[in-house]
Amino acid sequence: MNGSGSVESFILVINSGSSSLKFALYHSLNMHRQWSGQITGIATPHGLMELTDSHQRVHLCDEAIYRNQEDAALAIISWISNNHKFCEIAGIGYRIVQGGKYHRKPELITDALLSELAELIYLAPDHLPDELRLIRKFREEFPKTPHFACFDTFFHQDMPEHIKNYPLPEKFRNQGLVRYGFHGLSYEYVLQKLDKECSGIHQKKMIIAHLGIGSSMTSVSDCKGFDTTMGISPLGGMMMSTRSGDLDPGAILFILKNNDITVEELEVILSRQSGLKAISGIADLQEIIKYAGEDAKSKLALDMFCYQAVKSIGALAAGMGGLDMLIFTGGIGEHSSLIREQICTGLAFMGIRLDRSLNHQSNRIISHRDSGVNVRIIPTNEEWMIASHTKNLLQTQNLSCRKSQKKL
Ligand SMILES: Nc1ncnc2c1ncn2[C@@H]1O[C@H](COP(=O)(O)OP(=O)(O)O)[C@@H](O)[C@H]1O
Ligand SMILES: CC(=O)OP(=O)(O)O
Ligand SMILES: [Mg+2]
Repeated sequence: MNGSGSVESFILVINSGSSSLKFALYHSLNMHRQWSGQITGIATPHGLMELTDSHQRVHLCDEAIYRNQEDAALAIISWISNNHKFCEIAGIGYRIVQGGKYHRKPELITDALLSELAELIYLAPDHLPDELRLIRKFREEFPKTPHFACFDTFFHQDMPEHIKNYPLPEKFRNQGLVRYGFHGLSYEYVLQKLDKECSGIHQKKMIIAHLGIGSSMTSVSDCKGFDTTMGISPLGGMMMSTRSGDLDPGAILFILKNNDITVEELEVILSRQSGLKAISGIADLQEIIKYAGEDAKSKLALDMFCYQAVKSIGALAAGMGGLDMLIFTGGIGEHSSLIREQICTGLAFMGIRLDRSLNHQSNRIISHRDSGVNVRIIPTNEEWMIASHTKNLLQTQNLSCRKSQKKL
């Protein structure tokens, strides 16, 4: 309850990524973030729940064992019921990585939607199973609250036909084998933020590099997603912590022909045993950077990651016919000056020049004043974007309720 005695109303956001479970509580009226938190180390002996208040003060940093996502969900539910007993949860919004051909726009979660998403698990096996488990758990606990799905693919829905399609027989395209693109909630947030800090973004050709455990890049023209590095699944594009990224299709055939493995085993190899981990033995880029001075494998992994980033930016810029602005986001993009420097050094031929000191300080703008391309850092906030979609859907739902009441 607030000071005036009325019940406070919140939007709860659940963002389940490949490596963590992030959550946040936003006031439904003014969209202020009251709490944010994350649970990491799920299914390891080193589970950790962290909670931060609206003033960025850390309130909780509790070690515990979370056997699975359900355990993590229960911890969030118990924290809400202990600390927000007298509050209303007006709606719950979830990040859903892949909704296939028919689900891109944010929408109300129904039993039918959950069944359809369960059929798409093979397209995002590292994300969808946990996302679905979490939704089921929260629906059980909050049966009267509307729950909403916010898809990572929505942002990319306007990709032009010549970019969206794979050169494969029509039969497969009709089955939904097209390029979807991911990290869309992050890109949408970054663009909204950029619009507030910079004028005329509609005229700018931009690339946003979301570099984290999962990494992708997108080119943006006229404020719309034009092209992106990931395709039908979050396995594609650049190499990542444990994902291979794009491969010659011959490489997949090679593995299958030379090894007695099932498709499921191949899936695990491509998603959990490849990328940086396959090259250096370490999945975490921050760790790799520590060892790169003396360990050749770590140095190789680092160089491969940066080379692929340079190549992706070059290709995306060529596809768009130029580049005015490059934006770094995601855990690596926001925090690693070394990675940003190595990538931008490789792009000097395009007129990109960093200001070393601004880059070192992780300033908002990090390009040199003589740079041909403006280079920025914008910390992403997928949770805010999910809350914003949830609020919009709650409003339209209320409107349609009122309309149908009127009819009666
Ligand atoms: N200072 C840093 N230098 C290099 N990598 C960093 C740094 N800080 C965070 N990272 C990396 O960011 C990644 C996490 O990114 P994040 O976007 O938060 O993850 P997720 O993809 O799970 O949302 C980890 O690989 C971590 O090592
Ligand atoms: C789409 C994707 O790769 O997501 P994440 O970064 O959460 O793994
Ligand atoms: Mg992420």
